[in-house]
Amino acid sequence: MTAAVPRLEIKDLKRSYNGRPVVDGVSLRIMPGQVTCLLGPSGCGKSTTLRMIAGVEMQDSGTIHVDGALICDTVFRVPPERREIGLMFQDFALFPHLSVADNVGFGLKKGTRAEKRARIEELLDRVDLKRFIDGYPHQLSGGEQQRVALARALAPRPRIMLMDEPFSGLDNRLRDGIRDETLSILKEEDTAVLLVTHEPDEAMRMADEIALMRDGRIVMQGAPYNVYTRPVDRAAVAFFSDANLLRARVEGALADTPFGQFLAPGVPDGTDVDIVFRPQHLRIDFDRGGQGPRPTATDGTAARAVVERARFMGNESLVEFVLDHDNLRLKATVPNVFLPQPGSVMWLTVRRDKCFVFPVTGGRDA
Ligand SMILES: Nc1ncnc2c1ncn2[C@@H]1O[C@H](COP(=O)(O)OP(=O)(O)OP(=O)(O)O)[C@@H](O)[C@H]1O
Repeated sequence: MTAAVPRLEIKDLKRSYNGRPVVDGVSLRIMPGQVTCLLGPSGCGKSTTLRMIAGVEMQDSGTIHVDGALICDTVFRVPPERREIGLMFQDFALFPHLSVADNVGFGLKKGTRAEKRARIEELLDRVDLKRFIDGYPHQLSGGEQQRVALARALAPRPRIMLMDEPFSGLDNRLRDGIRDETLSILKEEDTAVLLVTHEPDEAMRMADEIALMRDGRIVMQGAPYNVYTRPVDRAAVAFFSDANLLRARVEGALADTPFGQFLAPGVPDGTDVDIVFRPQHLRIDFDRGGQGPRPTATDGTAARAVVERARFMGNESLVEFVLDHDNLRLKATVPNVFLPQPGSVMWLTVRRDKCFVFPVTGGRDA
């Protein structure tokens, strides 16, 4: 059996500006029909990676292969227009003086007039804009223009689509629909997609695989569920949601906290660990005559806390607490409406199976 050939494979791409590494050894494989999201904070090197793949920027080292064929290393370089790569950016611009049909057909070089027209009609039909075929961009809404831009990018049947924050210019109501529609068309066309975003929600919604990028490197990669539930470090937890943090010192593979002891297998004595958990994994119990719930093996010990603030967020309520033990602030989210008075005493327990324990490395991890 032969191993499947990735549609796009980049190996150890590096790029520095003025001696500062901006992309520092990025490797990725994307199969046909697969959507990979490059997710990371502003300035981590996502767009630079995309520009190198598109061919508008040269890497200092590393290789790019499409369907197994080399398209770029440090000596050999297929020019951007011959890479069969489609591009969609946030500030996509349709040509204002061209009709919708001519915009979509702009990149179509091969085929007869009739064949080109058929492809334009097919794509406009797919994005549900065939009625505007002879219209002009200024007659369309932002969302409609975005769909024309998608049809234009898809017209030449690119093998790969590179998308850089393509939906961030759209208002929230339009965004979800266009995102889902775009995704299903790209899947139907079997295009490999590399989507750059700094929004975790967008990545979770779109991606088959997420590559989490920080400081020019991919720090973890996998299916959205795995990246969310098995984060590599504290910053990876915090990137997806609010996170609570308990810091404790390890003695005998155990870390002592106001919530009881946590296992820290393999962590040497005297090492500090961060115990990190999301606000939805803090359980709240009412005070019963100065007592909290009994300790259990799954939830450990309850810790006494005072409500500092409670806010209704729509689907859930966010309650902020101060722990009696050490004045640590913790956040809890509760479904629906739960708005206890500030100053109320409550007892908190953490879902131990949802906690992550990371040794404190001393390096930058937030
Ligand atoms: N041509 C350039 N010359 C010098 N520095 C550059 C150049 N292009 C990008 N940079 C720097 O490289 C770093 C990474 O930029 P890049 O645009 O790849 O980040 P990004 O992750 O896409 O960020 P954003 O989400 O804000 O677009 C930034 O610090 C940026 O200032």
